Amino acid sequence: MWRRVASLSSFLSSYSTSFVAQTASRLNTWESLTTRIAQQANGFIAPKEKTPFITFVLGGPGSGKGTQCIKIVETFGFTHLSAGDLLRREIDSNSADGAMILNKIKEGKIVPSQLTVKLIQKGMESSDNDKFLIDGFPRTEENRVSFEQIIGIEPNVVLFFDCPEEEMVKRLLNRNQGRVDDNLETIKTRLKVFEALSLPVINYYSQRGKLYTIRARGTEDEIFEQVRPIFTAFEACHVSTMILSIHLLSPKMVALLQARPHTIPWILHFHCSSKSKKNRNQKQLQRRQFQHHKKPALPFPRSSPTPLVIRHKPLIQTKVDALDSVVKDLEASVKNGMVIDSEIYSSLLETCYQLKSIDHGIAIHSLVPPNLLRKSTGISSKLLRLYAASGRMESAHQVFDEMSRRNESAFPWNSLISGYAELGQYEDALALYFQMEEEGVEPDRFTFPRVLKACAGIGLIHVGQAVHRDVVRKGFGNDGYVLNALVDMYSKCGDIVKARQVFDNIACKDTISWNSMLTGYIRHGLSVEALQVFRGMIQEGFDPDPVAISTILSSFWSLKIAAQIHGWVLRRGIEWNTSVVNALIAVYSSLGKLGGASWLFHRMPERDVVSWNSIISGHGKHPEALLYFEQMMKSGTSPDSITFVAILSACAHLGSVKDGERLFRLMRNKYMIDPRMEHYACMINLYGRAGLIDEAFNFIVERMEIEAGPTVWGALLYACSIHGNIEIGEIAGQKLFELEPDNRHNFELLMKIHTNAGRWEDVERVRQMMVDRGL
Ligand SMILES: Nc1ncnc2c1ncn2[C@@H]1O[C@H](COP(=O)(O)OP(=O)(O)OP(=O)(O)O)[C@@H](O)[C@H]1O
Ligand SMILES: O=c1ccn([C@@H]2O[C@H](COP(=O)(O)O)[C@@H](O)[C@H]2O)c(=O)[nH]1
Repeated sequence: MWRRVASLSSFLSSYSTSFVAQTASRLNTWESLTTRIAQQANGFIAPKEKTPFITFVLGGPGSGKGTQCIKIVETFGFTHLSAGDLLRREIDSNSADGAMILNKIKEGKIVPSQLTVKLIQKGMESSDNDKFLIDGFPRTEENRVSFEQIIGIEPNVVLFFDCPEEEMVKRLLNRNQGRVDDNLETIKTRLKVFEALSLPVINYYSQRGKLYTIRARGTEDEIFEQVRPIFTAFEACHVSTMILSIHLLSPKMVALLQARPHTIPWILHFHCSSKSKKNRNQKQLQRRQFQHHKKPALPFPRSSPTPLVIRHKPLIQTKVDALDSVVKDLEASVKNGMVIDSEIYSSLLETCYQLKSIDHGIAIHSLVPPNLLRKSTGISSKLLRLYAASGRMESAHQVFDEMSRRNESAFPWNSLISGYAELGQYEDALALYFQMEEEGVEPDRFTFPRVLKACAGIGLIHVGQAVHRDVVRKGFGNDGYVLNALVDMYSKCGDIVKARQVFDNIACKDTISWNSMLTGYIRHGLSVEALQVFRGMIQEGFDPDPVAISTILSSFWSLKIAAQIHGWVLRRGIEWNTSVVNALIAVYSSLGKLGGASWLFHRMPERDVVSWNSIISGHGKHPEALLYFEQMMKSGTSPDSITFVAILSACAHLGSVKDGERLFRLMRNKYMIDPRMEHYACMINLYGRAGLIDEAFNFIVERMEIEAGPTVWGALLYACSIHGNIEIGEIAGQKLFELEPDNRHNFELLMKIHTNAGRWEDVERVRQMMVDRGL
């Protein structure tokens, strides 16, 4: 305890002496509440409770990452965690995942993120060190996000060893360590994977100002001379971190601190993880200094202080865990009679919203004095938004009703409208919008898109037109953000011509504008216009996003267009984007180009459940469907309900009744997927095609847990027509006539059954039923 006061005091002495004294004296009362946060915020803590310093070491295969890591460890005392080594160790330990990992490594592909992150986490937890070199990770954006989600921290430094491809290939072929992946074929895939999946991660960190690029050619020592100054500078600056933290506070925060010094740990906690302009400038300065290999003239903070604490055995927390600790401390402090500043409540509610942590929000709500909640628009608006965003509209509305100054801004109204619109309660959303007008609250640019979403949901074009008039009247007629929502509203309400007019009037179109128009045309079945928009988008220099590309691909079952788009995708270098490849696989499969589909599938660097579903559906009439399904299970990707529709339907086409029955059981028992109507229809098709009409009928009567719908009875009637089962065909037909009285196809099928059996009276009876229904 005493050490904490000392360290906090020394830190504050550079700011204001009286401030220090006040803060130190208040620390006793604030002990439980502030200690953790102060530590988290400034990293200036007892030796064994430090925030870890994380360096990601990236680069192509053979760029020399491992070699340089050894030198960094020797010189700067880091703990080296090579993701590849951790995975290889997992193989050697004969773990359950060993075989799958070995396959991935042999193929040069990426092991599922969760697995790798867990191994890294274990490595970090079992080390007493607080400085880690994580080598060869993250290799994909998904890896990166997984690390952030599971470990809850971002790296401080990212080193990128930039090495020419031919040099890397040469080094790998000479490595001579008996690695299964050091052969030309795997190296080629590894290089492709690096380019397609790892470069985006490197770009990401470059944009975040964390990337240090090392030219990785030359001798090992020459390369290390580029690496050395980076860590030397970070070591020199470590002590100055906290002093800078205070300088990074905004004037508003500084004023708040002077008025209420006890709030400092809170503010540091949240402020340090935000990105102020000053902070960015500071980082830029730091980078420039590194680039010139000089010691920095000014101290600078760690590149991204994280709000987490590592204890003796480092306890790696997620952001939600950190929030949890903070809320618990807050609860204890309130219980002890402490008065908490409204900005703290409001800041915490913001964090709850960002982390989608409604339970913490509810806990904070219970601590806020009702009077403060009513009076403080900041607290009530944020609480209301949190409730609305989590679909708790009753609680949101209650907070709203009790707000004393809810009409001062559109913010609380927007949150409520948004909440209702997201839940599909469009009438409530619109009613609020009109109430807003009645109460004289000015809508803002965020109000209209939410209201227009409700108009689109309800499909009332005249209401949408009235809102459009309001948009113009209130001066938002040129606001691209609002106009994009208008395009979407008109297209969803059926007026695609008006949608186009609005679209043409958007002066600064962005990707959303183009995508709204594109999906509008596709929704209206106007494929030619959709393709024109797609081309226009490219001509105007907008890269259609993977969603737009897959949308357009899936709306054109034309080989020529698929090939053109595929060519464009190749030129843009995004041919291995997972959703793009998935769409290409689906298109090629549906056009009968199974060779092309399989070629893509086998080469894609990373597959998701959609990839597997596409390839299985594509092979729906071929025995390979079952093989793909087995491979999918081995790969560790869990099938979803669409997978089972695809595989059950393949079994039906292949006449594999036993497999179909087995897979239906597997779906329920292993994957806990409740069968939906489509699955039941597949089972009826399975039995029906195999001529097992009684089994199919009994399945409907005895095993279906939901009322059979037209797809199920339709499958049965179809099977009866193939196998000439008059009795059950009649039952299925009668069911279908009730469920789909206008569908002449059902009548025709039943007539066919009777015709084939020479039952002319029945043919006439069914024909008369059609006439009676005006078919
Ligand atoms: N500067 C260098 N010049 C020549 N050879 C080098 C240099 N740096 C490393 N090597 C050699 O190249 C090979 C690959 O290096 P290293 O294993 O460090 O690469 P890596 O980036 O960790 O590779 P991977 O991603 O495949 O694990 C090793 O045999 C190493 O001794
Ligand atoms: O995060 C990771 C790291 C590695 N892999 C797989 O291991 C091999 C070898 O990795 P090296 O870093 O070259 O030792 C790599 O090609 C991947 O197959 C991984 O999947 N995820």
